[in-house]
Amino acid sequence: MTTWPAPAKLNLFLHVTGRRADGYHTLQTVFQFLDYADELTFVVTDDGRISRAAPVAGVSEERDLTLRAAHLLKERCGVTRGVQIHLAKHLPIGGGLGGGSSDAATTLLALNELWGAHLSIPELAALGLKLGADVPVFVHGHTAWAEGIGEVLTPVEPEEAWYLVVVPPVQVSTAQVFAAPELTRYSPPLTIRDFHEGRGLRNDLEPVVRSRYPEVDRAMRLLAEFGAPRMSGSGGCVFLRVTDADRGRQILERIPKPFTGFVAQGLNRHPLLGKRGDSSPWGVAKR
Ligand SMILES: C[C@@](CO)(OP(=O)(O)O)[C@H](O)COP(=O)(O)OP(=O)(O)OC[C@H]1O[C@@H](n2ccc(N)nc2=O)[C@H](O)[C@@H]1O
Ligand SMILES: Nc1ncnc2c1ncn2[C@@H]1O[C@H](COP(=O)(O)OP(=O)(O)O)[C@@H](O)[C@H]1O
Repeated sequence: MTTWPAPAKLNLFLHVTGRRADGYHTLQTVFQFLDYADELTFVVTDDGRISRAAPVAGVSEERDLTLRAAHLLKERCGVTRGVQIHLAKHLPIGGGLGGGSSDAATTLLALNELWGAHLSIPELAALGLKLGADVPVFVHGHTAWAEGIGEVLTPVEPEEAWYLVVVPPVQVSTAQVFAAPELTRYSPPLTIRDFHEGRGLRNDLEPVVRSRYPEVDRAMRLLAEFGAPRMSGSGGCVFLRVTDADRGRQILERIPKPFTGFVAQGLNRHPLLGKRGDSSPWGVAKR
């Protein structure tokens, strides 16, 4: 039985640039993967059923993005076989690290192979977008500059730096953050060059989250003693770039309970890239 990784992502910066007619906000962000991941295993069955091998704490069956991704692919491709999905959950839920989206993307990639569904990478990404704005970047598998609501992707190659990620004991409601009246909604657009030259490295969602979730504010203040922390996505996880893994662990030892955390390296390629028959990271899967 093969284990399929579903890595975390960081938003290295995030600007809100506008609002669409449907109420969704347009963003500019850079998604970079981390070598810290959930692990999924899939047992294909002949009975056509899609099920979980075990409950996942905090995620009901109806909401579980692995099951929803499997149903979506099954319907789209008329698959008759089923699957039992086992998720070893390591990533914090609702922390801005994209764990649910990554689980969904890995499920689409894995079942596309295991069920022989033969969808291309762009087709899988389009299917994934129905589940969440962050799913396409995980399907494409390359660290990316993202626009739109996060689905218009351009591959970029930032340094694969080490990060200390601190997890406050909260689950932030993304909907509440985007609905906040005080949110900065019209940041002037940046260019990819601005990003590479270190301009605009802030998260527009951060002030809203810090004012509503004191634990996130405290995590930012704790890390500010060691550098310039940022928040990922809609939070509440915050991260600090560190020189190496040892330095990250040293700082983590000084972060008090109830905060937890981990040290991980940025990755510009998804760990499944190259293991799924597509030599070109941005191209259509070769069959
Ligand atoms: C903010 C980001 C950045 O990576 O990540 P996370 O913190 O979730 O990882 C994402 O864009 C999160 O996208 P997605 O995962 O689709 O958001 P959801 O939780 O489904 O969004 C909940 C609600 O927030 C609002 N929303 C969300 C995304 C967006 N670009 N504009 C919005 O206005 C919408 O009202 C939506 O119904
Ligand atoms: N497999 C899953 N793992 C994590 N969260 C999931 C999963 N399936 C559904 N969800 C739901 O998705 C929401 C967001 O989860 P997650 O992706 O962990 O955080 P974020 O979007 O903040 O990065 C949570 O409310 C959770 O209930």
